[in-house]
Amino acid sequence: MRGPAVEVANLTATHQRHPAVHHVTARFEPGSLTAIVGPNGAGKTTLLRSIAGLHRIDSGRVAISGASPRLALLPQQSGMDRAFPILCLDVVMQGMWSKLGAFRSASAGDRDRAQAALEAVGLGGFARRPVGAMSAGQFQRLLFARLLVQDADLILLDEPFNAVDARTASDLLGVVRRWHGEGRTVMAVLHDMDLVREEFPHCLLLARECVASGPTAEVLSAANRLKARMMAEAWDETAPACAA
Ligand SMILES: Nc1ncnc2c1ncn2[C@@H]1O[C@H](COP(=O)(O)OP(=O)(O)OP(=O)(O)O)[C@@H](O)[C@H]1O
Repeated sequence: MRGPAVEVANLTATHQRHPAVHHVTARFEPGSLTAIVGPNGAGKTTLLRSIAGLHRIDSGRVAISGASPRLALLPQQSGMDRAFPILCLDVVMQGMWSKLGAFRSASAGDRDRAQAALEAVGLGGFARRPVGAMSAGQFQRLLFARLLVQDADLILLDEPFNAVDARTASDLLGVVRRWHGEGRTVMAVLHDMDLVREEFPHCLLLARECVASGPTAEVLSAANRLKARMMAEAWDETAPACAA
């Protein structure tokens, strides 16, 4: 497998007409593993959702190479409803909807695949457990199991290791490494700079605008990080979107 290249060209995306991502240009190579970093409010989630086609682009464009690349997004946990009464196995099976379509019901093989994904993230005994009865870390493992069955070429992760303990983070990082080894294109929004330096070969540093992108060690220089912080602090939250 070789994941797609992703090209972001002069992208501006707004919330209530105020720019959250401002004239960002970046390229993500096929099969690359990239961390998207920057201060709070730097536009990281908005960029990820724009790439996923879930946030309207005001100007510029996102181009994903390949005929019909499969894309999967792990949203931030804080934005998810866990009160919905659904069993863990059924959450994993949601990841198969594009293969099953609206009319085919799941086969025994599909259920076996979902069960195998649960086992791969250490939740082998959780198939019949309601999601409301899971801890935050277990729920994150469950969302990774759903990503596994999605079998996507392009995987977008929004703070995948947030609110999980070291053991869970390490297990889930193993899944990310596996995706990278399989040649999928992976991007992850992260705040842990040590983790980024150790595990992510490429990095995009955002402060609404692109501060730097490329090899992680170069991008995370002290000068670039200071620049990102100053740009974020100087940003006018009420600035209107400029003419494209
Ligand atoms: N639903 C929304 N409505 C209005 N403004 C929003 C909304 N979501 C985000 N914003 C604003 O857009 C800007 C960028 O937000 P975004 O969530 O993309 O940043 P982030 O870098 O992911 O932040 P964090 O690190 O805090 O998660 C912020 O100023 C934020 O307040």
